[in-house]
Amino acid sequence: MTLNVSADGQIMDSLSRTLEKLEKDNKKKGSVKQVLLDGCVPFSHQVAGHKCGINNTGVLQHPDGTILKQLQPPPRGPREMHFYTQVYAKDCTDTRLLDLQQHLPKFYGTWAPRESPNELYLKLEDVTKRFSRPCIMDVKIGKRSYDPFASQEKRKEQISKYPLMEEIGFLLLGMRVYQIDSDSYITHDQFYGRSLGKDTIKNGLTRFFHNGQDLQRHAVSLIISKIRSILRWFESQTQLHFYASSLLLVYEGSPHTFNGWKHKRAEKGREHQQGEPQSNCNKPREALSVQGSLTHSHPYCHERNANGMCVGSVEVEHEEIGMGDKKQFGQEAVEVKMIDFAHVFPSNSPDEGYMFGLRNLLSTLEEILKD
Ligand SMILES: Nc1ncnc2c1ncn2[C@@H]1O[C@H](COP(=O)(O)OP(=O)(O)OP(=O)(O)O)[C@@H](O)[C@H]1O
Ligand SMILES: O=P(O)(O)O[C@@H]1[C@H](O)[C@H](O)[C@@H](OP(=O)(O)O)[C@H](OP(=O)(O)O)[C@H]1O
Repeated sequence: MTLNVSADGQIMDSLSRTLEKLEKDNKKKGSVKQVLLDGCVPFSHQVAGHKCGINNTGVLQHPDGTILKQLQPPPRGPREMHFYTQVYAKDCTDTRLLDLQQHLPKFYGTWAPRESPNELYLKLEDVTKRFSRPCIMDVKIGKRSYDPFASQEKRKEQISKYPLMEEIGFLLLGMRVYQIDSDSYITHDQFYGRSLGKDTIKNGLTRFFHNGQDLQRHAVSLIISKIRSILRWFESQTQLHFYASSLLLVYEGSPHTFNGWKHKRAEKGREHQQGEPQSNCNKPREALSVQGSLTHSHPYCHERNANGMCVGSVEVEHEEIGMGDKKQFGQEAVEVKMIDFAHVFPSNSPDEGYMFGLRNLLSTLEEILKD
């Protein structure tokens, strides 16, 4: 269990006793989950990137269902925060940026633990949330995974990780795929992605769409159409360049649901057996009872500390995601969002590197459909 030390010893004592009790209760139930401050837990659907560890926080899940990405050290963290703030600015009139919002997770401002207000996180929509058995893949896009200001050392390091980036234009950083027969997930990390060359990249991508029985062709074609829409946005803009940024691809792995929302309703109240893959609801019930119920109304920070930083729970728009009557049938079975914006820079030319990656990814996916 991770606890941040606070000046207020009394609150921390009482919090730490509560957390100890939660941990004991969890152990009794046989499902031990790391509960962090404010009821946050490590996000169980993270497939790549900095993970929870001794020096890293990794991505967290807030009890209200959003995710928290800790701000990376400058200049990367502030750059990512600036990017989200710019795209989601309330008074934004730039139609290109407004158009971009549909391709990004929703941004709910910054967040900081009550007990540690200087630790800053980006509070984001969990793109996997509405899915019952989310199959998830993180694909780094672009010819280069370092930015124009990177040192020689950084360039060398990034190139050596995947020398084919320049030629292929994308890299599979991680994936997890639901397997019907075993009712479990198989995972592949970035080392699998790095092992793929020009002749094998298609097979690597195909794995993401295979549930052990069939190739999920429907998911491939829906994902293609979402990526095409992102490509159209890039073709229409010259103001931003993205380096070392990713696409997060998600589709529904459960064969028993037409859309995750309905399925989750049906599953409400059902406890998960040990060893069973979690449906996408890793909120610790106990933590929720400590945190109390959360308010939902507006996607921006409402509680700020003296430095103007957002603290405590941020109010979040609560919407019924994926309702069939609001979206075209089938579209909600997949999601494609751009993530990881630590290296986004202003520009005055098309982002050829990113578009090269998107086009190659699209043509590889189209090849899969032809087979
Ligand atoms: N909005 C989101 N919804 C769901 N999952 C997300 C979201 N954002 C990030 N993730 C998960 O967290 C992982 C890491 O995210 P991200 O790439 O932003 O982190 P990072 O630590 O900056 O990565 P890197 O080390 O590659 O720079 C992703 O692979 C994905 O699994
Ligand atoms: O994939 P790996 O092997 O874990 O390596 C990380 C990956 O290349 C990230 O893209 C990079 O962050 P940036 O793209 O922001 O540079 C990070 O740099 P870091 O170690 O400096 O955080 C690397 O550690």
